[in-house]
Amino acid sequence: MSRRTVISSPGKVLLAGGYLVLDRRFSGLVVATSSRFYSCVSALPPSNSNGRTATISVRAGQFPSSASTWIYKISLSGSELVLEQDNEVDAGKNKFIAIALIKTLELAHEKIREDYSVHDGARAGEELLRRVKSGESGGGLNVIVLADNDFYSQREQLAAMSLPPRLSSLSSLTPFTPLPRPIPQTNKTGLGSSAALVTSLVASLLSHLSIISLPTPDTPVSNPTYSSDLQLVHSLAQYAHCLAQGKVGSGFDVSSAVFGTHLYRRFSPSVLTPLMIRPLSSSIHLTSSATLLPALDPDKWDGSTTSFRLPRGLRLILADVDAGTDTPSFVGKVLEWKKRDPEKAKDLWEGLDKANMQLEELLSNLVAKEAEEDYEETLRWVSTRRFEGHAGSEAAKLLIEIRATLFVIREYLREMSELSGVPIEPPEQTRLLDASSDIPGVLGGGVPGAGGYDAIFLLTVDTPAVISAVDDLWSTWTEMSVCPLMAKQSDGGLKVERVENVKGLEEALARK
Ligand SMILES: Nc1ncnc2c1ncn2[C@@H]1O[C@H](COP(=O)(O)OP(=O)(O)O)[C@@H](O)[C@H]1O
Ligand SMILES: C[C@@](O)(CCOP(=O)(O)OP(=O)(O)O)CC(=O)O
Repeated sequence: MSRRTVISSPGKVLLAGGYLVLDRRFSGLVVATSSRFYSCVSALPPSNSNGRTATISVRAGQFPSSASTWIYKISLSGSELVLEQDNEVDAGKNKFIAIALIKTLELAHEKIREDYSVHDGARAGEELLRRVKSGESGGGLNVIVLADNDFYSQREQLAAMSLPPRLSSLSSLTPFTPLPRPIPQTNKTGLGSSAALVTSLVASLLSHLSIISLPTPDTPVSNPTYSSDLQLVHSLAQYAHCLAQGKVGSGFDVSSAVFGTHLYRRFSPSVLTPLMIRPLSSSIHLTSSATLLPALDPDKWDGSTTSFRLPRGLRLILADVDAGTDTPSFVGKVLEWKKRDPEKAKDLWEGLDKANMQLEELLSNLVAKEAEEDYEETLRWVSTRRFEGHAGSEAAKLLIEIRATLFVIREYLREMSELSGVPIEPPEQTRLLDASSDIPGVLGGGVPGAGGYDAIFLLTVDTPAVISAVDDLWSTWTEMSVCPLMAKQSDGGLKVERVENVKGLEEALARK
């Protein structure tokens, strides 16, 4: 079989720092999930097209094939390399894919020019085309992207198998379960499908074309040897994602897709502004001077990722909530309120930030206690009793404070909801979170990211009894339909995969 490059990126949950993280003065706690998005690149069979064209086909493997395969033709003509979609009538556009492709090719071209001293831009274009074709006669690249089931609502698939929307049911689903409708008609769960798609796609292409070198599957990507290539993947993915979204968001989703769980401080939007104002083009001028590499230079990126993880023995549980309410984008409205009432907003954001940073500090302090003798016992204590009573140890005190801080954060978010008129933690979610937080062993929870009706997270002690108590409550909740996700927290970011190590991946790649 021909060479195959498979790279995955995790999904994300913004545990704390929604809205605030848009402002560089504040940070957000972003936790990567065990559920991942996979991008697999291999060669297309040789074609008898002329030597100056190639094809890149990208297929979303779990969706109906003809509506979810985007086929692009690359052609070299004079001093231009042009990317055109061949099947727009059948598949429509996929902005995230088209933009990720053209920007990856543009960067690859600049890198070939720089690294291989092929100063002649046209010759570098030929070298790029040769790599896309995997030699002189190859047809191009075949990319299959697949997301773990958690990225999309599985309610219908469970119902079709007569299974209730419970944690225990989710493991009965085939990995990468085929979904009946094209992507725009499929409900997402909020793990950040577009960021994980763009990140894994960009990384797998750059790696397959030998523009960057990522480690072999068993070496951690966090190894410093790979740091500059990872930074490049990060800035390119941020850029492509912003272009496709049509705006520069905070970027925590792309950052966690690359670096995994961390404390995130955003980059200045001005880093990307010069690139964002260029008219979007589907062709690359091969002889113009390089513009992407200088702008994507890690030295220009002033964001930061500070290492952080959830303590051992705790678990993040997520649920996809279907309240029958469409959550529109809240960001604009919250920012409008902030402008209207700057004094109040400033106080609130500073108070909320203090609580968010306290949560980070408490969790990190608990991580520091993991090796202590009574750590496990304390977790057991918390999972069998309620939180009232005495704190027996330092770890117990921390757990109690973590719980209190989660409640404080929610209070601030509810105040922000009231003042801004945006349902960040609407009353329906308050009732669900309060009832969930009342289960022994549940430290607390909240609405992730921008909030709304769509999702909640809980932080619990990780024992089967606690998890099944949560599962019981959610499956009998009547006010809204609550469906748990399989995902747990996971520290890792971008990962080079061995197909045989990912359950069901080989089978999913083989499906048509
Ligand atoms: N499995 C997939 N394959 C191809 N494209 C996908 C896939 N999942 C998501 N996308 C792209 O991402 C877009 C959704 O992005 P967005 O609305 O920002 O959601 P999210 O918050 O999940 O990132 C889709 O319209 C599609 O272009
Ligand atoms: C408001 C925000 O700070 C957080 C939004 O977080 P979500 O996790 O809700 O994100 P989506 O994937 O876009 O739905 C905006 C931002 O940081 O860009």
